[in-house]
Amino acid sequence: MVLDDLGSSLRGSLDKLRGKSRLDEEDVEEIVKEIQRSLLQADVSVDLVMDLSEDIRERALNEEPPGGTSARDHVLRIVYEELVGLVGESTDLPLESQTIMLAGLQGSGKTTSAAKMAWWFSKKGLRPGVIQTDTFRPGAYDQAKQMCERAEVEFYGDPDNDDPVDIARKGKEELSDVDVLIVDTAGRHALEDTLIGELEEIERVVDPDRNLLVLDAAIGQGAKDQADEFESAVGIDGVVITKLDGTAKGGGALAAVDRTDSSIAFLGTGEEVQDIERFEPSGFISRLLGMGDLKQLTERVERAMEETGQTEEDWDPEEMMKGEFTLHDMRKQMEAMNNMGPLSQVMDMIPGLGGGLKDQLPDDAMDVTQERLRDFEVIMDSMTDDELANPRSVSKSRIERVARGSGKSEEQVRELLEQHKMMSRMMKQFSGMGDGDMQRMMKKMQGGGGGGGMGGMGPFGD
Ligand SMILES: Nc1nc2c(ncn2[C@@H]2O[C@H](COP(=O)(O)OP(=O)(O)OP(=O)(O)O)[C@@H](O)[C@H]2O)c(=O)[nH]1
Repeated sequence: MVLDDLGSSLRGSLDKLRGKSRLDEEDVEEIVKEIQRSLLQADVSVDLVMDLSEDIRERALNEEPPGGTSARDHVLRIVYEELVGLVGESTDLPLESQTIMLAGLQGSGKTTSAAKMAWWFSKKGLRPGVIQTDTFRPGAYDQAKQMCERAEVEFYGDPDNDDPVDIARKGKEELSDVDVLIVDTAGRHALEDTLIGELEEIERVVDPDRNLLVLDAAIGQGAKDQADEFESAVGIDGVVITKLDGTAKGGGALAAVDRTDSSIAFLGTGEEVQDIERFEPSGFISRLLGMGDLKQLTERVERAMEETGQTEEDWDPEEMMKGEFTLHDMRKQMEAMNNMGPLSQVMDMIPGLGGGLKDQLPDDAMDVTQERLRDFEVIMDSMTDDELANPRSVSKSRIERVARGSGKSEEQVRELLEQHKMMSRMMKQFSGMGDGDMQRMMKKMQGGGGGGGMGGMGPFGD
């Protein structure tokens, strides 16, 4: 994710301000340096970084903190507001009938994003359809068709027609009764005149309300040139940044946003249709700063509940942090969690968890998570209702039976029970947990008895 380490590095500097009521120049400089380092590493352009640094310095030293505000909260608020200003508002996308055209270079993720966006609009209760006009790349038609089937949205394309403008025209007629029409276009290796000419013609035919530029998060400073070209050809209203689940930082895309005077519309976070997030500046920055983003979390939870047929009583993110829960509950939550996407992303959204706990896990801990959750599900399938309700009742002989029944090892069954113990302990600690308490909690868990050390953390640590 963009600026991945900003939250943790900044927290260090902010923690030094504890107990202080006023900031001095040195404090501000340290914080500004952390932010600069992080932004530059994330490919944000030097100009943008320098402007932002100046604004933060200016405000932190000259603005009077509201009465009773600590120096730490004062500077945190300024940093937060300035970063929100840097990434800008989210592209305005009213939930109503509209036509959206996607443009971008080859491989930037247009086809994938078209299907993802259609899926997203369908979850908002609208009826979307996708037109695939990419006749250039062999396989684009099949890929788009399959993804739209997975997203359960309407689709038009014609593998036998090699005229993209004609496909766009026919597609528009064919899908005239959808609410949101998303038009995918072909990409080329570089910005060639033919691509731009074709794009302009398709635009004339479909008459989009919005043009979105799809950019790979790895784009870096090259984003500026692309943005300029597309902007002058068709006009860009918003940007979709894809592949943010990879190692790329995505900061280059901010230059495109700045250049086209547009905004970010969506973030792509994986290859599946549901791996898309509407860009929300405040939530996005809260997450970066390790403040959590309950809104996104709630949205994911709702979606996951829908997919597993659960109701709100079964699954409430707030409950998850308080709960007294049985193995039964843990199972329900795991099912929902599997539908919520990579646990590392989910953890970023839980206040206090993102930076704190994640930073202390080994790098690959998150990779094994999904797989181990699946193993646990298989094990739980072999348990009786009574055992699920009272995990403490699972004796040695029962462990043997469950292991045999599930085809897993006794060790894995024990791991699951440990995991449950650890999770219920953790849930209890979440409630009322303040900033920085995470450190203390982790220490406690590492030192605590009952197999609750990091080694006993199951999927959360390995
Ligand atoms: N990990 C990850 N992969 C993505 C994401 N978005 C797209 N991809 C992958 O990137 C590759 C290119 O995506 P496409 O959607 O085919 O790109 P395109 O812009 O339509 O490509 P052209 O039709 O050649 O212009 C595919 O393998 C996608 O699965 C994302 O958010 N995360």
